[in-house]
Amino acid sequence: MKLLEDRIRRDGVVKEGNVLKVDRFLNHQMDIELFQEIGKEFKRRFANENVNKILTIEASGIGIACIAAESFHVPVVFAKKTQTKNIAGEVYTTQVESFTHGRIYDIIVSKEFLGKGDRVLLIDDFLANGKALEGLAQLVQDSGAELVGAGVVIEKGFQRGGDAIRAKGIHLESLAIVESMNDKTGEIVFREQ
Ligand SMILES: O=P(O)(O)OC[C@H]1O[C@H](OP(=O)(O)OP(=O)(O)O)[C@H](O)[C@@H]1O
Ligand SMILES: O=c1[nH]c(=O)c2nc[nH]c2[nH]1
Repeated sequence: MKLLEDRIRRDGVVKEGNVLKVDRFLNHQMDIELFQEIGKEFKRRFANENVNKILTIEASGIGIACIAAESFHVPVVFAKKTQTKNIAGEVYTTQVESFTHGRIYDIIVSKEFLGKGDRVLLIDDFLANGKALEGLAQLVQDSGAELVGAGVVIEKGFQRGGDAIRAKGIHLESLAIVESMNDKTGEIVFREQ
């Protein structure tokens, strides 16, 4: 998605440790007009899938999932990384290692909000090692819902996540795939799609 690649080139900062900082527009300050274009693009790519629910994971997936949901006219459910007292009843749960927090979370979704008959699209801001999407896919499988695909804003193609998700047969759409990036020069190379 050219608009997105141009924005990453303009405002993205390559940091040490395979981190691409895009907090000027994606996951801290959020450019909602850009999000709306991203949401329309996800809708275009999953138009025939009869999605009835979007599933994401806190925190950074929530904003983009909510704006995308406006294009799909479906509710958003987000997996919580912390157990809270006000989640009533039973939950689906699995473990996810967080890329930027460097720790493992027990993620949870209430059984009330995911189940048989749902056609679920996963949405997230980043795909790196694939842990977040793998965890979400596991929750969908445990719930008996159908996973129709996964949409991510930025895939770091030089990390293992994209290959791992595709190898599971999941329909993955990444709007920008970073082939390589250099924290010394700041250069970012995108995969031709
Ligand atoms: O493919 P992966 O290796 O799982 O990386 C992608 C995940 O990493 C980030 O979450 P993180 O927990 O790092 O931060 P957040 O709390 O800001 O969402 C991002 O929002 C994705 O959910
Ligand atoms: O802001 C971010 N930059 C990244 O490179 C990344 N990888 C996973 N999650 C991420 N979030």
